[in-house]
Amino acid sequence: MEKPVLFLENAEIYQRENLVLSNVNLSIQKGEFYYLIGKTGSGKSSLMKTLYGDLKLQKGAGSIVDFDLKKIKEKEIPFLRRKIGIVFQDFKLLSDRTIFGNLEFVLKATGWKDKSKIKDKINEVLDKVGMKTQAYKKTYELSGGEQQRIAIARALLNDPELILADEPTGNLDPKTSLEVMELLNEIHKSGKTILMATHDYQLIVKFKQKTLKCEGGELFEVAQKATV
Ligand SMILES: Nc1ncnc2c1ncn2[C@@H]1O[C@H](COP(=O)(O)OP(=O)(O)OP(=O)(O)O)[C@@H](O)[C@H]1O
Repeated sequence: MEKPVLFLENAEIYQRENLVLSNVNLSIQKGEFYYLIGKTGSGKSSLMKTLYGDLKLQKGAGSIVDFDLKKIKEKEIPFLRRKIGIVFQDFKLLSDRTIFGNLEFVLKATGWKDKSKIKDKINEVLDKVGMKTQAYKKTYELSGGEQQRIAIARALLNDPELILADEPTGNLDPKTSLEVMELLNEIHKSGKTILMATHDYQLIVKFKQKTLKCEGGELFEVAQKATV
């Protein structure tokens, strides 16, 4: 079997000195899609933050896209983030720039220099999320769903091996949530590995995927019909 894209063994997830999740064992292979569910405060975001290097893995073992989460140094975290795409509930776009400017900013920050390659890449990811014609709009001119499409395009810029989405539909109405989920589903079908934290039962029912649940300080896999 191939090495998992994401692996945790007997991991403990902390917020400062508070233990949020213990005995976390998780193995996600290339091409898999997992939901991460659980009540408010159960530890979903803390787990996600540990995976993208925002919280330190203090105990247990863990690796993500070939980075050892236990040994990773502060200065290596930007390199880890180039290999994963992160999508947040609140989009986190730069409001003083156009869509093109937002995406260009990320490419330049990750070492891209050639102007025409930058332009081609931006067009490619905008095309994937159905926003190619909107590149010169400012982010505040977009609806929530459109902003999330841009955030997803941004996550795709460096061809990530894994996408971590933390409540990507949390700020969207039900119809727009479905559209964004359809997009994530297409991206998954194109071969990407996705871990998505969500409260959205509608989506879990409609787009059935493997599901992990945070509850009682632990993480476990649940049957498809689990309730949030
Ligand atoms: N910055 C922080 N400092 C200390 N404790 C925190 C911090 N952020 C979260 N916590 C605590 O860690 C626990 C897990 O919170 P977390 O945000 O991971 O839950 P969640 O499942 O993502 O919740 P939600 O669904 O509301 O986003 C909670 O008890 C919370 O109070």
